[in-house]
Amino acid sequence: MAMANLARRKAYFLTRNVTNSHTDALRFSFSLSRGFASSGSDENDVVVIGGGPGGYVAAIKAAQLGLKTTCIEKRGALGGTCLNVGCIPSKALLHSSHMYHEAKHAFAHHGIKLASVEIDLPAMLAQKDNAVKGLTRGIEGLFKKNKVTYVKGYGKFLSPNEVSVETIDGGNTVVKGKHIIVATGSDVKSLPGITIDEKKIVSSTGALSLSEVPKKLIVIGAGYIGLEMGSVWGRLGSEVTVVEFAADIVPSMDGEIRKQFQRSLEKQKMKFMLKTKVVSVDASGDGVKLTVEPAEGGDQTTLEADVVLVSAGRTPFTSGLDLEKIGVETDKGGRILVNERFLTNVSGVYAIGDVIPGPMLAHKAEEDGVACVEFIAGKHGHVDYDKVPGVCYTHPEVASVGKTEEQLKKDGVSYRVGKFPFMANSRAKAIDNAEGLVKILADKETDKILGVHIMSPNAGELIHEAVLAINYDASSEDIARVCHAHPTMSEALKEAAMATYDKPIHI
Ligand SMILES: Cc1cc2nc3c(=O)[nH]c(=O)nc-3n(C[C@H](O)[C@H](O)[C@H](O)COP(=O)(O)OP(=O)(O)OC[C@H]3O[C@@H](n4cnc5c(N)ncnc54)[C@H](O)[C@@H]3O)c2cc1C
Ligand SMILES: NC(=O)c1ccc[n+]([C@@H]2O[C@H](COP(=O)([O-])OP(=O)(O)OC[C@H]3O[C@@H](n4cnc5c(N)ncnc54)[C@H](O)[C@@H]3O)[C@@H](O)[C@H]2O)c1
Repeated sequence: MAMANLARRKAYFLTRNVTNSHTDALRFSFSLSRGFASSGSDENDVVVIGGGPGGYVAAIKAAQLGLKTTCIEKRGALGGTCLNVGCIPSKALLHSSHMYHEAKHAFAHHGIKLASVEIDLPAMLAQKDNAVKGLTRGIEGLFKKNKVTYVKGYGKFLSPNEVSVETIDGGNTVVKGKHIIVATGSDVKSLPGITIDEKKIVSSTGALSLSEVPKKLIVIGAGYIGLEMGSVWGRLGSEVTVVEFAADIVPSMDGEIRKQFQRSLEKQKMKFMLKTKVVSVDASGDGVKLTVEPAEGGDQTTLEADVVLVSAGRTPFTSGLDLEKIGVETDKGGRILVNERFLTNVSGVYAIGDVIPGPMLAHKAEEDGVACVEFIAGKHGHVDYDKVPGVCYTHPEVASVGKTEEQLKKDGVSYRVGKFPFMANSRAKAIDNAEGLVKILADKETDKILGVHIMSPNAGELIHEAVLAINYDASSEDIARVCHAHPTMSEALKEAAMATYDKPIHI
């Protein structure tokens, strides 16, 4: 499996002008033996441009491996998109809005009566901002602890081992490094004819800080951001309509799970307009008018909203880096091409995270960062993109790892399916939260697990038993024969595993 992945990653790479990675490692180990880290020169062993989950983790790991390291970050706070305007603030708001929704709609069923439940939006946003502040400062602390030099400013290449930095206090400095890692992440993908003003037409960043709950919210794109942020504002009272170009929501999800997921979101009053494209957006009046038409053409409809969220994907961010100046190759989508060691076509220049091909996820960026500096230090790094879990943090959550049933069919793989509904799980029933299922896909001949998909509250935590199993090439019988504590939601995974190779007990 690892070899197949390696071949896939190699295919991303343009073989023209490739530096021999073996030579690169030899050059590096020679440098190490000369002990350049303590030479007293101002040259770093590793310079990282970008302090997001890819960059800051790479910087800390490099320092832990004894390499003199500097990280350059332009936003004045570490943690990148994920901590500042992504994973963390969105999960804070998902949690707060879920608590409000539960208090309003579920508590009474558990015998808890509240005279009234109100939203204090400024307090909710402040709790999110405090969580972000604490975590970003925490990374600065980790930099100090690990002796990573932190330069606050915008970096651009002068040469393959020199970065000029316009510092945020108005100064300029040049940072030199034997190995430079580009970890500049991604930015929102804009749509033609739609100008994001972060007030009425917002990206995820604006949607994390709306000053009031919009009466009507239109979301463009039924991907992770659209469904998570749509859930937040829907729970707080917005009427949410999601316009999606494709025939399905989250097109990458297992089809069977996706259908149940969509039904669940519709029960929460989220409306979907699938196979629909946005033709124009007019924000000149009080609200926003959106003209849409069927994706294949046809009659146009006008929708009205107070706020429109543009969440139709993200695009690699390399603006102002001067990559062209040093000849770093990118693909048509602007993603930096790297080989299996995260090395670009330019000797000594590497790239990781959202700015290279692969899933745009924080944990994947972190794994890239660790593996990249391990290669730089002459060790072995490893990231298998086929085994990176994905989680949509709605309620219920949807989590998956490995192949979907559609992918196995397309690849002509013979497989078995084992499923178990949370309706038959005692813990889920006890807490009155029994929506969803576990679905396991295993090789028909060998029983090796190929894919696991979970829809349930906390699926994002439950999935890790499956992630571990898939990484250790476990069979469904391996999971089924492991004693699971009772009563837990995890027992549903054991029962689904039993259903895959034999029969479950509780259904
Ligand atoms: C709303 C939202 C929610 C998300 N939720 C999740 C989630 O729950 N789970 C998950 O896994 N992923 C989530 N993601 C995706 C996740 O944020 C990204 O995959 C992750 O941040 C990528 O990390 P990175 O280090 O590659 O890039 P980034 O986090 O984008 O960091 C890059 C950093 O580089 C800096 N930079 C760029 N250019 C320069 C330059 N020239 N000089 C200096 N600094 C520069 C930027 O300021 C930025 O801080 C979410 C994204 C969004 C937008
Ligand atoms: N929980 C998480 O892990 C999480 C949360 C948020 C974001 N992210 C990451 O951030 C990235 C960006 O998220 P996203 O939701 O913007 O992208 P996405 O790629 O997940 O979804 C974008 C959706 O927009 C649709 N679309 C594209 N163009 C359109 C158009 N013109 N009109 C209507 N629909 C259109 C696509 O078909 C797709 O369904 C993703 O790669 C995701 O991995 C992850």
